[in-house]
Order: sequence, then C-alpha cells, then structure tokens
Amino acid sequence: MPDTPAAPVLLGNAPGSFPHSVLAERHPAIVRQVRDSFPYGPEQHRALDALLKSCADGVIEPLPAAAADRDRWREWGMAARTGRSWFDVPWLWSESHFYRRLLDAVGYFGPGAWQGIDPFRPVKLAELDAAETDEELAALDALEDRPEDERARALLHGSLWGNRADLGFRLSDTGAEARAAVPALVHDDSDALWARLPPAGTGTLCLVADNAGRELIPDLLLIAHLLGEGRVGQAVLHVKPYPYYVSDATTADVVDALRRLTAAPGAAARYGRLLWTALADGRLDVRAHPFSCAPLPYANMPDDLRADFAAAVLTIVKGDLNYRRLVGDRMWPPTTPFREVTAYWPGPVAALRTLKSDVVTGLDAATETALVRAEGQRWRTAGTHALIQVRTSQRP
Ligand SMILES: O=P(O)(O)OC[C@@]1(O)O[C@H](CO)[C@@H](O)[C@@H]1O
Repeated sequence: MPDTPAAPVLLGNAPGSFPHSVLAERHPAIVRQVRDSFPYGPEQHRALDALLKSCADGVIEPLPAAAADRDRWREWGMAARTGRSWFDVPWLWSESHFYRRLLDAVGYFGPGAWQGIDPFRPVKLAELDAAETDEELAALDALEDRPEDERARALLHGSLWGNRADLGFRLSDTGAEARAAVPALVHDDSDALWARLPPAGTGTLCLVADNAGRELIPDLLLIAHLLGEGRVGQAVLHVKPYPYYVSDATTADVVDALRRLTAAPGAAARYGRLLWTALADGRLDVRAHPFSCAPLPYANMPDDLRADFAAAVLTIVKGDLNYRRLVGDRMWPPTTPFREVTAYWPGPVAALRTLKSDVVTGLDAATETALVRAEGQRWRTAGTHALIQVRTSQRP
C-alpha cells in the first residue's frame, strides 16, 4: 500500500462503539441462543457460564494443552493476546477467538458425544426452511426466459443482497430484517466484474462464501449460472472449516443448501442438479481452509491459499467480515482507494458486501458526504447499503 498510511486497527474497548457492542452484547446473546438450542449437559452449561464471565470481565486464557489447533493459534498471535482483556486486543482477533471458545465449551472439538455438533444448526435450518426461501426459489422460474446477461445480473444482485441474511447480525439488531434496503449501491464496479467473466470463459472462479442459508443459496445459483452458461470453466467455493459467526457456511451447510435446491420445484432444482453434477465431475470444488477461520486479515494468508486465489480469473469475496479481512480491520477514511488496500491480493478480486460494520474503503467523496448528511454514521453499520468493488490489476 505505497501511498496509504495504515489507519488504526479496530479494537472493542470504546463503550458506545459498534465493536464494543458486539463484544458486550452480541456475544452474550449468542451464548444464550446456543444454550437454549440443545439439551446440553452440566459440563457444557458450566463451560458456557465460564465463557460468559471471561468475555465480560476476564482475560483471554491459553488454549487447553490437548487442543489440536494450539500451534495454529500460536502462529495466529495467541501468545501476545493471552492474559489481556477481550476488549483490548484487535476486535477481529477477539471475535474470532470467541467462536473458537464457544465451540470448545459445547464440546464441538471433542472427544465425546457432542463432537462435531454445530451449535448454530437449528437457526441455520430454520432459515433454510423458511417460506421466504421458497419465495426466492420460486422467483427463479420467472427469470428463465430472460436474456442471459439479465439473468446473470439478477443472480449477482441476489448474491450481493443475500448477505443481509446474517443471523449473528439479526441477533443483535432485531429490526435489521424489517429495515428497507437502499437499492442504489454506494459503489458499483459490476462492469469490471463482468469483464472478468466473459461468455465462453474457461478460467476458474473462486468464491469465498459468507453466510449459509439465504446467502449461500444465491451464491450457489450464481456459480451454477456461470458454470452452466460457460462464463467460467471451474469454480472453487471456500467455506469455513467449523461453525463461525453464527451463520457462516460450512461444508454441511453446502450440502443442506444443495438438497434444498434439488428438492425444490422448477428452475431451482435444475440449478441444484447442475451443481450436484459439477461437484461429481470436478468443475465445482469445495474447500474449507483453516485460514478461513483465522482471526487475521487476508494480507496474512498462507502460501497455499495465495496460490488458489492467484490461479483464479476472479475471486469473489462475500460479506462484511470477509470485507474487513480483505481490506484490514482498520478505521480507514472511506475514500481510501480500494485498489491500494487490496494491492497484496494475488489476483483479481471483487468484494460483494452489505455494510454492517464501520470499515469501508473506495467511496468517492461526494458519496460519503451524502451518506453522512442523510444518516450520520449509521449507514456504515445498519445493513441497508451495499457495494460491489473490484480490483483487477495486481498493482495500484
Ligand atoms: O460477514 P457478515 O455475515 O456479512 O457480517 C458479519 C457481522 O454480522 O459480524 C461482524 C460483527 O460481529 C460484522 O462484521 C458484521 O456485523
């Protein structure tokens, strides 16, 4: 980032700030929801109590000696954070570590009978089964006789706005779903995105998924369209290796979404079958890299992941958290050029995101002024605005 001095890293220690509210209010609400979702035993209830206490007024403890991922967390900066308040370390690190601890508390990492049981599965499934999902799938039928580029654009916007379907966000902001979205994007590089995905394209698309359910379904539909219409030869879907940020997609969620598609009537089932076949013949691959749950920005990504993204004609990075990791979780002035903060990314990259946290880059000054005039700073976190940002050249 040659011309861009680094902005301050976001911490959670300022009462009244959005990061502080996530640590002080959203995390306890998540613990309550998880506790109510399963008939956990006394050991798990005790561990959840201890986690609540630690998050409120305790410090970050070392991982258990037997934890299989101790070395990984050491590489991810565990030593420097151990013994410090959850509020005083980088917010991204603190949040990410919270999910690691929550899974530990409910026995997800085992050994034992609860090993591998996703504590968020009931809320994810409820969303997948909702009537709104039926309506969204039925709407695909009306698209079928539209020209290809019109379908492509509709599916891109479906994937973008699907990012509002974020269960963690809704838990701490109960009015979020009812609030009307503002359809005009705060930044729209979609022409540059389509230029990377021309008809008769043979390259590989990477899509770094965010939420399961009503976000993952439109992501899968977009992938199906691009494969089916020959805009890409292959696609790689990056998901989380374990449950994360409540509704983030794992491989199990991909399977649930595909089953939902193939069981639906009409066009939805055709998209589902296309994807099922593409998985079988290798045109679609699902990866769950450990770094996808790392508490760090993507600038720290390991070489194997870097090679994946370098080989893609385009990587689409979905959602708010991935955006924070893409540009660095910093309080950038909103007019900081997106191409500069993503200059480290090894290939062309596109961000599709609804705005649900303070971090934003790449806006023009007039847009920022108009947003502030209309909403103060609320536009950054309300989840009502969205953006499509693309950086195609390697260097700014
Ligand atoms: O990545 P997503 O699902 O779009 O949003 C993630 C989110 O709900 O969680 C974080 C705060 O916990 C913020 O980045 C944002 O509010």
